[in-house]
Amino acid sequence: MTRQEPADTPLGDAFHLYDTTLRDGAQREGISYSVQDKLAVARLLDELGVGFIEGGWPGALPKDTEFFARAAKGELQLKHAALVAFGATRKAGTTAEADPQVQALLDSEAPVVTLVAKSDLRHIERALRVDVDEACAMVKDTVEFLTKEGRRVFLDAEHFFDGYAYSPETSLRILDAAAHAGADVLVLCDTNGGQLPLGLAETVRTIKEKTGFRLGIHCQDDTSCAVANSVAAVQAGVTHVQCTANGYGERAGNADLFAVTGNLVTKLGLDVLPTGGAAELTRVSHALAEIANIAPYTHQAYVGASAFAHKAGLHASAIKVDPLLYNHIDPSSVGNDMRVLVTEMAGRASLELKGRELGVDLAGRPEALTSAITKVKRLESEGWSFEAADASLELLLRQEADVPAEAPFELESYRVVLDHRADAEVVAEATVKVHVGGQRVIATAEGIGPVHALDAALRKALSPHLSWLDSVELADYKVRILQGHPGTDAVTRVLVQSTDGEREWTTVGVHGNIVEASWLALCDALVHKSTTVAPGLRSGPGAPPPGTPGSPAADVD
Ligand SMILES: CC(=O)SCCNC(=O)CCNC(=O)[C@H](O)C(C)(C)COP(=O)(O)OP(=O)(O)OC[C@H]1O[C@@H](n2cnc3c(N)ncnc32)[C@H](O)[C@@H]1OP(=O)(O)O
Ligand SMILES: CC(=O)C(=O)O
Repeated sequence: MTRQEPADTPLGDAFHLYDTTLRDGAQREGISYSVQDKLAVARLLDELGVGFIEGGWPGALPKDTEFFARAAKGELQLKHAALVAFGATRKAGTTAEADPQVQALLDSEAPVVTLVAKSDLRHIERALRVDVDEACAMVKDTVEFLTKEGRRVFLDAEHFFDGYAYSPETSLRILDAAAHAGADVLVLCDTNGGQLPLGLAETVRTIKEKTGFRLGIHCQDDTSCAVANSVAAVQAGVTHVQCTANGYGERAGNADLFAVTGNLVTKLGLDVLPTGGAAELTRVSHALAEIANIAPYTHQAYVGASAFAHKAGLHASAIKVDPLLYNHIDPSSVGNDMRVLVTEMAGRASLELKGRELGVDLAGRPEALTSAITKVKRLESEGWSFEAADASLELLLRQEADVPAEAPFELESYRVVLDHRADAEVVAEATVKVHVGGQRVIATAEGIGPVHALDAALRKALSPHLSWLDSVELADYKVRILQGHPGTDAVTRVLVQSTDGEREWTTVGVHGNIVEASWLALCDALVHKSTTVAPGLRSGPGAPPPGTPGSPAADVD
């Protein structure tokens, strides 16, 4: 077995970015990777450029044994990373050679092995039920055995910080035993995750000064300080950092690989990833969330969809001058995007920036901006919400900028009835009368509910005239009942997400009646689509909606 260094990372062996998603990350409640998943995760981490990928505990979990076997057979071709097998030191009262669990680490053919060892006297005496001499011998024997077999060995000193506070001598003896037996890195673990950054950094500095060993850090997130603790440890002298994708891990999780890497690269100037790697952080984070089957956390630092989303008008007014006035970094440096959200908290600058993003130029149009912001604030106070409904907002901005969207049809009227017959399902029936393509068209359709029936009738009426209509589908439909102010009725807010197979767009409708709220959102969806394909009539919240009668079209039934 040849010793394998992490290849092709700018800092080479000087700094280790070590990922344990496939071992510690998999200890998170709710995650269960298949072997295929594990191979896919490893490939993504390697693409990103981490130096070490801990693949699991061969010999303890059959899936992990299979993962290493398939990796060894060539299913995993790593460009950057070295593969690491994780396991424990030999059992008490045996030899490393005779311990099947240690043998399984060798059989995995991983070039690097990380051994977990107890370094807290209380754990040694009460969990292992051995004395400190035997605990040190377990470490020494196992490290020596594996290094003689050509493996590079790292030692995870479990419960190090708590153990060092309780019995410093014991914890130091464990580190000593590993280092003198040939372990390359002594990883100080905050296993219970109870440390805070200042105290942890002070301990790291002390250990570094006392021992001169190469140190690593492994932080659980029980105080929500795993990322801060990891970064503080680097500042205090560790050159090996263990993390997991999106902070997955036992209990409250681990140090988030993406936040730690973002901090190391953008704050400490450490090139821990190959060129271009940092710009892949957001993509890889989301891809790994997909494999774990966990919805990405939108507010995750650096990589979350909201990490650079600005809602406050005052933020937008400064961002208009220079985006870095309200962003701690350029979002694109980690593969993310800045977004301006338009809500009741928006100001004119927010609308100008949003207009730029949506292709509606409002720069140098103070009157249009004032009118638009007044309308947005009024509508939001009435229950409209544009934050997630960019398509409706675009229609509103177009209206204010005097480049109104043109609706492809005009409504004369619609009617919906519900038919509840004994011993039968409830059936909804809708009739729409519209003017489209110079004709007056009347269509009737049934549906399982009133909105379904209305949508079906509208499609029936418009389909012969709008060639693109069949490609447009409803992707999502959300309803929220908003309590009215005292003395007013509740209103219903409907968000409709539409897709044409290539794009998705969201529209909003608000009304005291759920059918009308849905109608408004449905109409905006079609008007928005038509702006990309065909001319028609004006629409948008605050503009004469397609529901407004008065079309010049001929009355042809
Ligand atoms: C801090 C961490 O997260 S470390 C990673 C922890 N991960 C896991 O535990 C997941 C995988 N674990 C497993 O599959 C199982 O627990 C196994 C296969 C490792 C062990 O299973 P079992 O043999 O049934 O033992 P069990 O889990 O009940 O207890 C662990 C044994 O290992 C011993 N042990 C614990 N840590 C160490 C260590 N660092 N070195 C040597 N032995 C250890 C314990 O004293 C106990 O010994 P005992 O059986 O003589 O009481
Ligand atoms: C090794 C490890 O996972 C821990 O100490 O938390």
